[in-house]
Amino acid sequence: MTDAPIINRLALIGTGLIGGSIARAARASGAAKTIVATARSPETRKRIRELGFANQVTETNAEAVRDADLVIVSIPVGASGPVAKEIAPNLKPGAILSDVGSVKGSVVRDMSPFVPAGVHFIPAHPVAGTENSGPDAGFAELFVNRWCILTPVQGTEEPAVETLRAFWEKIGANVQVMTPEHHDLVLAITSHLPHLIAYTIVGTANELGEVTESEVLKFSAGGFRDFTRIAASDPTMWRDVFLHNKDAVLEMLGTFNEDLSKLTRAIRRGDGNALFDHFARTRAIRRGIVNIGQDSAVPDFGRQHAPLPMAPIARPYASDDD
Ligand SMILES: NC(=O)C1=CN([C@@H]2O[C@H](COP(=O)(O)OP(=O)(O)OC[C@H]3O[C@@H](n4cnc5c(N)ncnc54)[C@H](O)[C@@H]3O)[C@@H](O)[C@H]2O)C=CC1
Ligand SMILES: O=C(O)C(=O)Cc1ccc(O)cc1
Repeated sequence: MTDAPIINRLALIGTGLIGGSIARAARASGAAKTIVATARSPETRKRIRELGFANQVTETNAEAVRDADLVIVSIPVGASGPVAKEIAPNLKPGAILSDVGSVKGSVVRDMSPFVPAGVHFIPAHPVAGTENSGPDAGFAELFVNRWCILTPVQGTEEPAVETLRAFWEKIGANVQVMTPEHHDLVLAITSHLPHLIAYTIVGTANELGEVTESEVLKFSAGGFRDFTRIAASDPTMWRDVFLHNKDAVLEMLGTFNEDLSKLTRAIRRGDGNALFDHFARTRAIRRGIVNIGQDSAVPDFGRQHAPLPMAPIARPYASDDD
């Protein structure tokens, strides 16, 4: 393997948790020779300069992408279309335009119309993150041994896909290619629904009069603590995820509600066998005993690609039972 940078000039639009982590990782690994970051507020630009992970910090998105070989848009998915429109005139022919959004169908729909001919548009999603936001939250190791899913649009030139793959691999990720539709179904159950459940349960606990704040904290060493971490995730980002992956999330939510009803009925009827069987099966899934790809509990979605390993939602911190 050569140590030459994969990318000569990397432009990062949005330098929060993910953009800031890409910058740090690209710098630490030598994946990019020059890193240009953009931030709208003077405070954030100042902070990025202090953190020192970019060679250049620009005020506008359009300015940042000039001459860039790879542009990675790392902003809430709802802002993808307007940002694509803003940067399109300055994109260099032959450049790769990518993103990191947690939803892919809407990003393809919203950005594609603005992508100039000669620019390779390859949406991506690193399945790695935390509940924290902003440039201070990023770290270089975030993507190590995590999946990065690429969802190239039809007709994308293979060498461009391979360059983007090489970039993500250089910063530690494992890369898999799939369609945007398949991505959105898989992530609806593995990431979006778990976040929705966390947001719900923490809100419900808080609303219960008897559960004071101190008791929530005091007794949160159990599963609840993991929920509170996830429920602390960025509201703007997650609002956009649910608005933009509406169909897949609603489909998964329908199945989830049916399964929850079955467990509710088992509790009401005192059906210990049903509860035990269910819990035994989920424990086996966790321990990797069940071949998840053939387990009917895990939707297959008429898979066109190799399955993603069904890791629990990416967690950078070990939980109590790990
Ligand atoms: N947080 C996570 O764990 C993960 C997030 N993602 C995706 O990554 C993207 C970014 O998320 P984070 O880095 O966590 O968010 P963040 O909130 O840490 O950073 C987002 C940055 O984008 C900037 N921004 C917003 N609109 C902009 C615009 N129009 N032009 C320029 N900058 C703009 C914000 O000022 C902020 O600095 C989202 O699409 C999210 O779905 C993907 C994987 C994991
Ligand atoms: O913090 C966690 O547990 C996460 O699940 C992070 C995360 C959030 C959004 C993604 O699209 C991918 C990973």
